Amino acid sequence: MVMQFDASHGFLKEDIGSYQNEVSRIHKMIHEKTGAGNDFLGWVDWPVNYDKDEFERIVKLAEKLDGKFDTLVVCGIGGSYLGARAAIEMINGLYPDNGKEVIFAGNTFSSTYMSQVLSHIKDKNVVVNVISKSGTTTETALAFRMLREFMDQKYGKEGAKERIIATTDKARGTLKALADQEGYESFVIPDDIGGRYSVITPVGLVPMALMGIDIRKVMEGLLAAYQELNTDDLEKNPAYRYAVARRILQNQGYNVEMFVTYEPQLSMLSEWWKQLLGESEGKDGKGILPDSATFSTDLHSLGQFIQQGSKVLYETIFKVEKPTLDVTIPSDPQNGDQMNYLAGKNLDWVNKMACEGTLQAHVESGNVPNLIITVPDMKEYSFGYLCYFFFIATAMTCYMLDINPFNQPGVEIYKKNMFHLLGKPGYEK
Ligand SMILES: O=P(O)(O)OC[C@H]1O[C@](O)(CO)[C@@H](O)[C@@H]1O
Repeated sequence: MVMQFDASHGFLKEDIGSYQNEVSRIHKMIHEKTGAGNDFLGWVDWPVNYDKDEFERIVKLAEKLDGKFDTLVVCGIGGSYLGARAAIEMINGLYPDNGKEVIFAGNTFSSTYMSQVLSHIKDKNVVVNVISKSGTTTETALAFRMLREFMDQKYGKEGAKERIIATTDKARGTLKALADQEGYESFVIPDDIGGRYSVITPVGLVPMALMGIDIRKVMEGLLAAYQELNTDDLEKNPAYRYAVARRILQNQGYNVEMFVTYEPQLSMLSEWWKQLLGESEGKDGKGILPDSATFSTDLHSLGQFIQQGSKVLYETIFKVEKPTLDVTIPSDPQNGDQMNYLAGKNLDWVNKMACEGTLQAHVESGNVPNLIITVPDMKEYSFGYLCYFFFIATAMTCYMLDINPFNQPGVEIYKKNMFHLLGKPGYEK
């Protein structure tokens, strides 16, 4: 089993195994596609059913553009943004040495941010990947309008055409129409895969491939998870055990889950996880609030609350066995900082000791339940695997609450109010 789940520090008052019948029923429902939102279950068999021709087209495009740009601007929001960023940061690290920078736009209305992006890329060699399933999301559409103008001015219409890639619906939406009209290379977001489940489609794969990530390995990891986690047997399925543990903890009154990582390059993975769980589960007045922290950094800010504050939360530690890089602590003959007791040790060992010490502090003296999910490393295969792990866990945990995991009706309300204030035609009332 590539990923492990450990609930031994979870203070669970119910036995996970006692949920076996319910889990078996829901597992069947997911695979036979009979539950609520069943027209958005395209991700379930995607590891084997994905469009192989399109996949090869992504690989070829990345090969063609390799060395021909130094800055990739990914323009998208929510599920059309977070997964790609999570993958790129997790796999490449935050300061990779590959001569390529990735910048994200279309995920905010901040005028300062957008102005700085446009000025930052002025003298760069730029490629833009615009991503929107609906093709109508305002943040993305506005940023793309500005980026298009920038690209047309910098490279001319013909030149820009070679440098703009659109990922959108196969037939509907204004972005599709625009891409066809301008002749941009386009990739398809399948109808039956919603935004927050779409990182394993061209939505995530195109930016990953452009940033030098081996997307074949991502798909291998995804397939391994599909094979290993395709069982309703709770003893054999760590993703389902995690899903059940969440429900048990909420039954015990814990309404906040803090997703904890010990690597700054995983902070965007936490953001992706937050959308996945939050948008899937938070409806009908139900659900656990997904929150996150990066330790040990946040132990110096949030640590106090977790240790001794009100008992509203449990932690899920996302533990990485092997860091991508390690560094040995040097010896200093002066020892002015009195750090020589750690000389010769690796920094990752210190990180692991911090994790162990914190677990003990939060569990034993803080009485905070801790669940632990372990992943072998932060490479492509593990990323592909963890996507499926969290998708299947999300579907299970939501169906256990009788929630449709695949819609997001609440998000539309702010949009309607904003459209009215912006004077968008059709929203006058
Ligand atoms: O890909 P789109 O259609 O631009 O949507 C982006 C995001 O916006 C949402 O629809 C919420 O508004 C998310 O569910 C989605 O991931």
